[in-house]
Order: sequence, then structure tokens, then C-alpha cells
Amino acid sequence: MVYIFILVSSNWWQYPYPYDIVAIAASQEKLQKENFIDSYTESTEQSYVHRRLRNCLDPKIGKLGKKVRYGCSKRCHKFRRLDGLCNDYENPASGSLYYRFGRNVPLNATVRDEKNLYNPNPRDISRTLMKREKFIPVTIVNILVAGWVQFMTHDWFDSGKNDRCRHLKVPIRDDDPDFCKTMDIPMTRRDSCRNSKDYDTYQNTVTHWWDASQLYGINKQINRRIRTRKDGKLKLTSKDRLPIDPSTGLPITGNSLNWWVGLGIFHVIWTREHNYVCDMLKERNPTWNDKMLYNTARLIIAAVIGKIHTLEWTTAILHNDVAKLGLKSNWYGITPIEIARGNASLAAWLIKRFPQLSSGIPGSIGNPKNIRGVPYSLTQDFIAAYRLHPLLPDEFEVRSHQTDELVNRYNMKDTVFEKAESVFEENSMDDLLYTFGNDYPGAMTLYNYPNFLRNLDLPTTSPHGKGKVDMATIDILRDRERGIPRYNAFRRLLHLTPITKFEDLTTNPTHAEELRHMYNNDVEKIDFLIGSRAESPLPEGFGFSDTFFRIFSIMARRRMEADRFFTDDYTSEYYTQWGIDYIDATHMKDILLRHYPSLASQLQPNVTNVFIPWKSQTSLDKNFPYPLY
Ligand code: HEM
Repeated sequence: MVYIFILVSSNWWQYPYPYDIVAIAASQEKLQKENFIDSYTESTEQSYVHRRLRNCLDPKIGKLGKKVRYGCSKRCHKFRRLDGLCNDYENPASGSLYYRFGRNVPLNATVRDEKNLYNPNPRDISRTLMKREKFIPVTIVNILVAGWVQFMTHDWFDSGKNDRCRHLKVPIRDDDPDFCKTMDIPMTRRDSCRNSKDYDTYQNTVTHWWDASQLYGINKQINRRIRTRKDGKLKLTSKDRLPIDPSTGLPITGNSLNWWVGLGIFHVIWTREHNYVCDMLKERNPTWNDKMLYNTARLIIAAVIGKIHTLEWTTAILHNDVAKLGLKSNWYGITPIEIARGNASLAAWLIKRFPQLSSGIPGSIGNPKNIRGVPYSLTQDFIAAYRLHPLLPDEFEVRSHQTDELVNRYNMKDTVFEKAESVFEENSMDDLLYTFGNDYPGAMTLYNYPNFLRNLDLPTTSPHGKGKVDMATIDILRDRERGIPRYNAFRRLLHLTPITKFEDLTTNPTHAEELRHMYNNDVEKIDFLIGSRAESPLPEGFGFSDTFFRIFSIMARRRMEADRFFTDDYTSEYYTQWGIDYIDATHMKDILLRHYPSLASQLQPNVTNVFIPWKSQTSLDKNFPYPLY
């Protein structure tokens, strides 16, 4: 074990077993200790006393406007609240609606670099390093991955309506074919409670918890619209689709932001599954009223979504044995002897070096809640990591699930926002699922940003602004605006080895040269987003970069271990025994087959993970969904 003291966590994936596991475990341990940063620095009623109190929260007190410690009465204990309050009794506001985003890096590293806000010009980066000349596919996963992850992010975070009065102005070159003089981008909405002496902070306009708020909404007004008020169920049309709001052309659901077909598919499926769970609960509890059925179904649906994301979506996009082991540990836990593949002396050494393994890596589910000393929130860095727009194609062809024949052909730009509904009208869900279940999404690399998003017309209903925008420019600028450190600084703060030359970042000499040119031969200037897209080679089976992975992995565990509904209260008293058994037994494939049985011939018998191209799964993965290392 002598080598262990010289293991560099940045290189974990280049080490042989068991050094790979030891290196990544050491990295996780350090990140979990040092990289959950609270952005409530002042955190007292005093600092807000003379100011508008609406939506101001204090982690300990709850809503400041109420001037009293927010009483998390017994009534609130059993179910997830719409506003996310009272999940953590000690810090009742943490993770709730309007609670601030935390950080994964020290606050003094998050100060916006005003001088270099447009340096290098983000539109230049979009036009050179990001522009998609030819679609670069990633072949280990299918397009369902893109719709699913957006569905997830809409549950976890939303920076809200942009500020229409303050604008960032990106200078535009004369030869730019799409924009003129400046691109005006409304700034991120202000934190309504920020003290001018604070570091820049931003509020989440949805709950931070993994509570399926994208389905159920974050306030009574939305929630009232989506519920039937009978037997706990949610509204669907007679064709089992979501009702459409005639004033916007968008569906009525918890969150219909940046709507497209791939996202809509999951809203429809999970609305149907919620109603199925209500039926099952009613059958077993005939005296329960609408509220009881609805609330219990919500708890169960949020948890099964969490399980599917952990064990199916993530293991598809991180198709790597060590990563899979970590993901299994997040949900079910694993024992040191499992990690050590039965080697007792290695297991004993692991327990000595990582004492937290002594009772096995417990997994979050059903174990005691652990906020690791910092009230729970998601982070600004987490948002930056999820800017996964290159997953989207620019066009797609719907094929018949029965014959594989072409049914319809679409440009993505004609299928977004309110235009998505016509795609549902013109195609069956079976055909859409079959198509997205087999088509490849875009790879998370340079030169692969969807062109339709680089030239996107925002509808008048968009909270993000109006007119034409370039999302690639916005992705870069938002990170700079919100004080995300640049790539190399970020690596240092994540305890990773920084790069010293462009060739350290990528094995592609042309990319290295283009990056050098764009960033004026200064590796310190590389944006976090661009550095992460350029990284090569990647760990085996990884659909995104190792730097991103560090943020993903610590936050994935935190999302569950800080939430009492995944830990202390993950019991049959809260979920019912049927609920716990259902969560354990249900995979995404079961849900697809339940609601779309005519997909049976496409999904049976070989498909295990529906996020991996269906046609490529030619034999059953016997370890699914419990990956073995
Ligand atoms: C057709 C599909 C999509 C459209 C039209 C779309 C459009 C947008 C727009 C307009 C914004 C706000 C820009 C701003 O800050 O002003 C945004 C933000 C974002 N999008 Fe997308 N997007 C799509 C798909 C996706 C997908 C598949 C992902 C993958 C996770 C994703 C991740 C994000 C993230 C992380 C943000 C930042 C959110 C925040 O700041 O709170 N988007 N997108």
C-alpha cells in the first residue's frame, strides 16, 4: 500500500484496481469536508431588519417576514411541502424555495471579474470553439438522457426570471451574420435579501430538494391547476397527454420552462405514473382522502425518480466500474469487503484509512440524515456543471416503433416551447419513445453546440428575455457573471492538478492550438465550461469530463443524505410498505411498459437500461441495476 501516499486524485482513472478506488475515495472525502460552502454569511435577522422581507430566508429561522422561528409543526412532518420548508427541523428554511444557492468553492473565489467579463469575447468563443459544423454523437447513451436530465434540473434549480432592467452587453463583430453591434443579455435576478457587503448570492426559485417539484409545482397556485382533487390524481387529457394552457400554448404541469418533446415525454410519463401510484394506494387504503393519496404518492414518486436517476441514468452516462460502485453506494450502500472484492486484508486497510467505511458505505437511503455541518442547498457550481446543451441534436426523425419506417422529420427549432405540442399531436408516444430510445445525443465536446440554440428565438412567455439569443454565449457569460472560477482555478479549488499548458488539457493538437489562440496563450483564462468540454482523454465510459464529475458526485450524494425523506424518514410509516417495495422493485423499463405496452417487442427481452440505445443492448445485463465492480 506504499503507493497510496503518492496517489494523485486527478489521475484516479489511470490507476489499476484498487488504487483507482482509493484515489477517488480520498478525493471525495476531501471534497465533502472542504467544498460545501454556505452562502449565508451574515445569517441573522439583524441584517435584514430595515429591508423588504418578502422571500428573505434565514436557515435557522425560516421566513424572516414572519418574524418568528418558523414552526415546523407536526402537521408538516409527514409530507413534502410545496415550498420545501421544514425538511430539516434544525434549519427549517434550508433547501426551500428562494433559499440561496451555496458554493463548492470558497466565497472569496466567487467575486465577479468585472474587468474580464467579456474577455475573451464569449460570442467569439461560441462562433469558433463551440459552433457545431457536423453533429458529433455520443454512442453510449440515447436522447432520452437529454430530456431526463433537463427534467431533473427543473426539479433542482432555477435562477428565475432575468432582470429586465440590467443588461450585459456583449460586443458583436461587424462580420457576425446573426447579431448586430451588441448582444444584450438581461442579468440574473438579484438576491432580494442580499446585503451589499455580502459576496454575490443568488436565490433558487424552485426548491433545492429532490422532491419532484417540476411535476407538482412550488406554490398553491400551480399545484391547484395540476390536480384533479379526486383520489390524489393529476390532470391528464382523454388522450393521456397534459392539458394545454391556451394563453401560452404550454402544458399545465409543475414547470414548463424551455419545453421540448424530449422533456415533455417525461412529464407525461411521470404524471401517468403518479396516477397509477394513487390507484395502488387507494386499493390498499380505501378510506384515504384525496390529500392523503396525493401527498403519499408524491413522496413515493420523488423517491423512485431519485433511484432511477442514480442507478439508471447516471450509470448509463458514467459507464465506468468505479463510478458505478459509487452510485450503488449512494442508494443501496456497499461494504468494504465488496469494494475489496472479497480481499479481507484490503478491506481492513480501507476501514483504517477511511473510517467512515467501518459499517460499510451506508448509502443514503434509510440511513441517518447527514448535512455535514452545512445547511443543505444546491450550489451555483452545480448549475454550471449541468449546462449540458450539447446533448441536444439539431434535427430528428421519428420512426415507427413497429416497422422502423420514417414517420416524420423535424428541425429542433420547430419543436421547442409552444411548438412541441404539435409533435405530440402528429406522433404516438410509442414512436417518440422508440425514436429517442435509439437515437444518439450530442457529445459533450467542443464544436458541438446545437445550432438552433445558438440562434434561438425566445417566445414572449419566456422569463429569460425576448428576441433572439445565443445560448452558447449565454452559458459562458452566466458563469462569469455568477463568479464561477475559470477552469484552472476551479481545478485547484477542487484539489485537482492544474494544467500548465494547453496540451495538458487535450490530446487533440488542433483543439489545443485553437484554445491557445482564443485564450491568448494563457491557460488561466480558459473558461470552466470550455475547459471541461475540451478535456481529453476522458475516463473510460464517461459521457462528460472528470472535472465536472467531481461536482456531480459530491452533490449527488448530498442531495440524498441531507434530505430526511431519503434518510431518517425513509420508512414504511411515511411511504407505506407498498411504497417502499414499489420503489425498490420499479425500473424505468417497468414504467414504460406499464403505460406503453406496445413497446414490449422493442424493450423485451434484452433492454435493461432504457437510457442506453435500445438496439445496442443485445444481451441482458445480469447485474443491472446493481452494478458489481
Ligand atoms: C430545447 C431545449 C432547451 C432549451 C430551449 C433551453 C433553453 C435555455 C434557456 C433559455 C436558458 C436560460 C438562459 C439564461 O440564463 O438567460 C437555459 C438555462 C439552462 N439550461 Fe437549457 N435549454 C434546453 C435544454 C436543456 C438541457 C437538455 C439541459 C441539460 C441539463 C439544460 C440545462 C440548462 C441549465 C443548467 C441552465 C441554467 C439554469 C439556471 O441558470 O438556473 N437545458 N436553457
